[in-house]
Amino acid sequence: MARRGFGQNGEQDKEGRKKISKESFRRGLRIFSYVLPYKFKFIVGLGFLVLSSLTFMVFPLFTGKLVDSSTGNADWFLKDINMIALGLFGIILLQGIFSFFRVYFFAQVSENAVADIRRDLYSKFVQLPISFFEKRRVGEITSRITTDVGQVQDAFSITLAELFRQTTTLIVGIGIIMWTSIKLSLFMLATFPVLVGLALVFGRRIKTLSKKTQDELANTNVIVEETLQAINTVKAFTNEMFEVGRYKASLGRAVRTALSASYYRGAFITFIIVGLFGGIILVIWYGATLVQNGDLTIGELISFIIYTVFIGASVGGLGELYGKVQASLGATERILEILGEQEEPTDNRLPELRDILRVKGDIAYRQVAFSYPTRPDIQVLRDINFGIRSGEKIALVGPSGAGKSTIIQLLMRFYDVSAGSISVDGQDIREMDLTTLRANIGIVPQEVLLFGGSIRENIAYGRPEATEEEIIAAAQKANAYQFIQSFPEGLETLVGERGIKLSGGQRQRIAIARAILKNPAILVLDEATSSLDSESEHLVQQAMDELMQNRTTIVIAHRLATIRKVDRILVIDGGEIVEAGSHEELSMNEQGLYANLLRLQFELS
Ligand SMILES: Nc1ncnc2c1ncn2[C@@H]1O[C@H](COP(=O)(O)OP(=O)(O)OP(=O)(O)O)[C@@H](O)[C@H]1O
Repeated sequence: MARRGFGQNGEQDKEGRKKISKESFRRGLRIFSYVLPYKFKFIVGLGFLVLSSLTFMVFPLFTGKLVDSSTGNADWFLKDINMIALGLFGIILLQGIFSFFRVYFFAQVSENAVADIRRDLYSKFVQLPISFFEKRRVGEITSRITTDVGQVQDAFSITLAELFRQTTTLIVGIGIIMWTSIKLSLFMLATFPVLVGLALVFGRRIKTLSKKTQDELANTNVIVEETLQAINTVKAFTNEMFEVGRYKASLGRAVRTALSASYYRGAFITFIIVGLFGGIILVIWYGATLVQNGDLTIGELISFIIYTVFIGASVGGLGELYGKVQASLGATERILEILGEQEEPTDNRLPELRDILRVKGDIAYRQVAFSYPTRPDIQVLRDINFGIRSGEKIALVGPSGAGKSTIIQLLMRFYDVSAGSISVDGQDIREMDLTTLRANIGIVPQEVLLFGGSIRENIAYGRPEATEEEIIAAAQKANAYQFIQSFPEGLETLVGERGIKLSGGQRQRIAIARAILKNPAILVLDEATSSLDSESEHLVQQAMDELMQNRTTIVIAHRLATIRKVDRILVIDGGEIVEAGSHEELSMNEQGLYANLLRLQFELS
């Protein structure tokens, strides 16, 4: 259920609707700050809304007068049938024109305001810290930008206008019928709205029931999906009949729910036919007696009945709108909550890389301890101490889950350390400008994800302002230019979801070209775990060697063959540094973890 958001608190139901209270309404109104830049258009739209609502209300009056003038009862400023009919046409025409402008102006406001909300949400999302995304599923986050903003858009463009129109219809309608005949109005108000209200309650109950039916049906589908996906297992265990039984039981539940809903549906239809139309007959009957006694003209009765239908429809409409307003308030609250989140203190002026202060690349971890914010009870790193001098190359090795990637994430300040400190060039990274820090670190990740676009764009991601020559030079140094040129479109070849699929080794070389272009003082190489074929491996290794030159480098090594060239190896286990030294030193210690890992890899290969 993507709609269930993180703004969920006791006040929101599971559909993400919000109870309407003064407080929630006041908070919801804050979203109107997005309408402010378009307030002129909004006011004009509002003007047309008032005009179209009012002309709508004149229509029954004219109809009644038209009938009256045909029976010679015309005591109005328009006496002639033709004139009144013409007047009616005029009203309809005006109503049409007003409605056009109302829709036009409200669309201008809502489309622009909603695009602004989306832009702000997106810009907020990309600037929020990693920990924000770990607490939420991607589906939840994207539904803020789609479903919730859609709700707000509905509110701006339809719900508010409808709310206004229905309320005007109700108030003006009741005013006019009261003025026509107090007696008949009181009679009508005592019966008709009550019936409409009942119909609404009834309708809601049916909606809940049919939702339950759908849920039950969805459950039966889950069984089908599950078993078909694991059909081999079902057959291997000869559980075919067991599954058939499970499906049958689930179907039975769906049918029972559907049937109990059908009682309500049937009763609802009967109620509408007998109750609502009966109510109208009652009003007509009482009205007819009034006409008979000369208290009311036929025209007045007809316009009265049309107003009654309008009023009934607006009572029903307002009930529906109540749910929509609730939903919009819930959505607004969730949007505002995200907009209020604290973003990372990056420099969002789009600085060019060459304008960013270049660090030397001395790194020091001092007594670093860390737990992930989502799992504060588990200490992932404890007492990590090491230093790397500018230009030095170290490797982190250790079993899976030891904490190697976490050490890097802390250097990038994706998270802040729980205790201790990390410094670059002697300065605590928490005191450094975040953009400067990250701009000085280049990463070649394990799994390279390319953005949908051309190879050129993907390489230039390392430094968007790079020239054509720089991009080609980077591709050449990364051993990537040769395979890029083998594609008919060369650098313009599309990759990513809609483009061609590159092999693991090719993707890595693109990532290396990206890093070469970025030319960072500090480099992090996260080796791919899946092995490449030896040709590709050689090309990638060569490119990495090229990239490592003259930079402080940290290699997260999975395959120990590649780390013989580094100056120092840190062996991490259980969140601690358990051994440190050169390859030669560590392999001498036969009982050590490193020597053990070496033996294991050797046996595996
Ligand atoms: N985002 C996260 N939230 C909570 N716990 C995490 C998170 N990322 C990693 N962990 C946990 O932290 C520990 C260290 O993980 P880390 O990814 O640093 O290990 P690693 O040494 O890089 O492993 P591998 O070699 O398999 O990549 C693991 O127990 C892991 O379950």
